[in-house]
Parts: sequence; C-alpha cells; structure tokens
Amino acid sequence: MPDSPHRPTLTASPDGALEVPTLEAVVTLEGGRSLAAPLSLTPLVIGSSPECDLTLADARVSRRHCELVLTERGVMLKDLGSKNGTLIGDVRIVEAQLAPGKTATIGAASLVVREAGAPSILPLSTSTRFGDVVGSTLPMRVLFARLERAAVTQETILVLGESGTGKELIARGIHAASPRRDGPFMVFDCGALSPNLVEAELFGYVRGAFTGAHAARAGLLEQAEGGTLFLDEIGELPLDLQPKLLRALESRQVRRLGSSTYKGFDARVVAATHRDLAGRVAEGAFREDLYYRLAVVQVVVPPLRERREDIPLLVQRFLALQTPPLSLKDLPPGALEMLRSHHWPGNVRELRNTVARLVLFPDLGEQAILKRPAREGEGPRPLTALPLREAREMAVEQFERAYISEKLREHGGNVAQAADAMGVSRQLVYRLMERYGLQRGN
Ligand SMILES: Nc1ncnc2c1ncn2[C@@H]1O[C@H](COP(=O)(O)OP(=O)(O)OP(=O)(O)O)[C@@H](O)[C@H]1O
Repeated sequence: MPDSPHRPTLTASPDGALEVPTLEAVVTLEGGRSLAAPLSLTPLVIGSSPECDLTLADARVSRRHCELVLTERGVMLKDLGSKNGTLIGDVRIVEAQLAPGKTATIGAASLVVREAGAPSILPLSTSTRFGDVVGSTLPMRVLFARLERAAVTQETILVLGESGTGKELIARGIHAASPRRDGPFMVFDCGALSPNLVEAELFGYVRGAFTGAHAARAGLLEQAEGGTLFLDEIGELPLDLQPKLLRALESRQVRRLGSSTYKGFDARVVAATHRDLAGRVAEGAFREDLYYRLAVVQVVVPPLRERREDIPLLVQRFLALQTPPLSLKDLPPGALEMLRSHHWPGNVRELRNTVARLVLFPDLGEQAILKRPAREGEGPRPLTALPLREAREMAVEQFERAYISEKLREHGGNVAQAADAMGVSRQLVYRLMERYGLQRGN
C-alpha cells in the first residue's frame, strides 16, 4: 500500500470512538532483508535484545535502541539512550516525528513507517475522568473506556506505567467503579519488605508458624474480603512466592504459613508495576504463567510527556484542591507554559508537587521544578497552606528524602547496607532514590 500523503494521527469520531490508522514499522537490514511490526498506541521498541518488539542483530544497535509510538501529534520516534544514536537524515534525534515515507537510520538498518490496512476503531470514553484520575487526551480516554468496561467484572487487571503516572489512583478508581466498592481497598507494595515478610503479609500465618508469630493473622488476600487488593510493584514479587500467588488466584484459596489447610477468599486483585513485566518474563525474573494470570486485562498508562495536553487540566485539578480553592489565573505569569514544556520524568506526582511548591512559593519560578532538598525555612509553617492530604504527602516526602540521604551517607552510599539498616528492601531504596533524584553520594 502506498504511503499516505497526510500525517497519520489519531482522530476521534463524533460518536465517541477513536479511529486508529493501521500502520507498521518496517526495518530494512544491510543485506536487504526486512522486518515489520504493527504500530499502536503503546510504544514499539526496536533494539538488539530478543525482548524488543523488533530485534535487529547488528552490533551497532543498542539492546533497547529506540521506540515508535502513534500519538495525536503523529508517529513519534524516540531514542532510548542508544550508544550510536537514532538518525533522521544526518540529525541525531532524541525525539522526533517520523512522517510516512521518511527514513530513519539505526546502525546499518533503515526504518520507515507505512500504512498496512484500513483504520481500526477503538472505544473512547466520553468522560475526562475515571475516579480521581483526570485526563482529556485521546490515549487517556481510550484507557478510561477500557477501565470502565473492566472495572465492573471480577477480572484481574494489570496496570503498567512509569512511576507517578497514577497507577494506584487507577486501582482505587477500579475499586470504586466495581460492585466491590463497599468492601475494603487494601494496598501492598511487593518490593517494600524482605521476601519472608512478604509471604507472611500476603498469605497470613498460624500461631507459632515462626518465631514471633504469637497469634494467628490473616494475610492481605483474606483481609481484602469482598473488596480489592492492590499489589503494587508486582514485578518485585520474589520468584519463589510467585507460584504460591498463582495457585491462590486460580483456586481462590490461601494456605496460611504453618497451616496445612486451605481457606477460600474473595478479593479481586489489581496489580501494577513500573517495570517492563514482559521483559522480566523474558529475563526469567517473573513467571510467565503468573504474568498471563494477572494480565487478563492489561492497561498501560502513558507517561505525562506523551500527553502534555493534559497538563492544564491536571494543574487546574491540583489548584482546585487547595484551601481555599485556586484556579489557573492564580499561577505566577508564565508558569503554565513552563509546566507544559518540562519533561516530567516523575510524571503526574512531580507535576502535583511542583504545583504545590508554586502555590507556597510563587517567586520560585523554574526552580519550583528542580528536584532539590527543602531549603531552610521551607518547614512546617507553609505546609499548613495546603490541604491535609497534600501537606501530609509533602511532609512525608521531605522526611523520606532527608532520611534516605542520611542513611546512604551513613553507609558510604552502599544501598544494600542502607536498606538493611532501614529494614526495607533494596528495590524500595532504589525506587525512592529515583523518585527523589538522589544519588549514592548525595
Ligand atoms: N491522572 C491523574 N489525575 C489526578 N491525579 C493524578 C493523576 N495521575 C497521578 N495523580 C496523582 O499523582 C500522584 C502519584 O500517583 P500514583 O501514586 O497513583 O502513581 P503510581 O503510578 O502508582 O506511582 P508509583 O509507581 O511510584 O507507585 C498521586 O498524588 C496521584 O493522586
């Protein structure tokens, strides 16, 4: 099929559906052989690693070299920090539009996008929110439509997306939109505890099951009876516990630690991770059978930089939550533009914190975005200007940042030792370091 003369983008039809052009990425290798893969709303990763969507056996191609994704702005090509770069013409790009017919170069291979059939139609939510999750861009409304349908069922849902994109908020939204809304909503971070504690926490134990088990205790699967259990960072679940969780999900029964009998439970599981779980399966770090069991419905939350048009709506929401409620006109001049143009590696969480800082310190300007420890004088007094929930979250963040920095310093930057001293897993420390922009030497 010939390349379309127009730029292929996503278009919403008046009846609330999204028309998605059917496109494929075609890579032509040095010897003339070509490989093709379909493009969708989720990124297509190209690289030399076998877990990529398109694998190129070329020494000049990095393991995860670049990715292509269909957006409202057209097909976007993004370099993933490759060693030898992704080029359009002679220009090494970080992120650029790849119009049909234009050629990009990766190692010795060329990459083009072409139409591969009639457009398909995806359901699109008519709402710009799902629970407390707000978003008006097309990928978010496609996501909301899937969530609306899946929430009312009993199916397990796997939520994928970078840190701070709102995965936990989505899980809360699923619970609130489900027939289980009057039951409990419980959260468990699979990477926060040491492996033996994870098992006791999830499955429970009988009295005397281990030293310190003075009384029997129900695990979270039982505690979430009639409600929803949100398993955050499921990718960190220790490998040896994975068959046990799979068995529990399939049989709807748990066996407490130290017990020989199984007991039924009635909790719906929503799991999330910021990791590429399929990649973890390929590496052997996550069991394939559990992955498929969890991903009965799989949704991907796009990073904020891929839906910048949502920024004003999100900012509006965070301002409206202030006491007294504020609006966009209360922001310092130029602030919205500055917020729109930032890259947001910490996604919506970083945006929310930046808005809170701008409200507290309107003179900060661009500095409001910088990740830095709180300055002298940015203590408890101004936090009272925020609503309780946000003030509490900011206080916790300030505390965690200072606490982790201090522990890392005490242990000469050794994450394993610092994690031991804090009584948490190494993965959690790495995650928090990433969240707060901390380095071992900070
Ligand atoms: N679309 C959204 N609308 C409104 N608030 C949002 C949205 N997305 C995220 N937030 C807010 O951003 C913050 C981070 O969201 P959340 O904790 O759900 O992210 P996450 O993806 O689970 O992060 P992590 O992977 O680090 O656990 C929360 O305060 C949440 O309320």
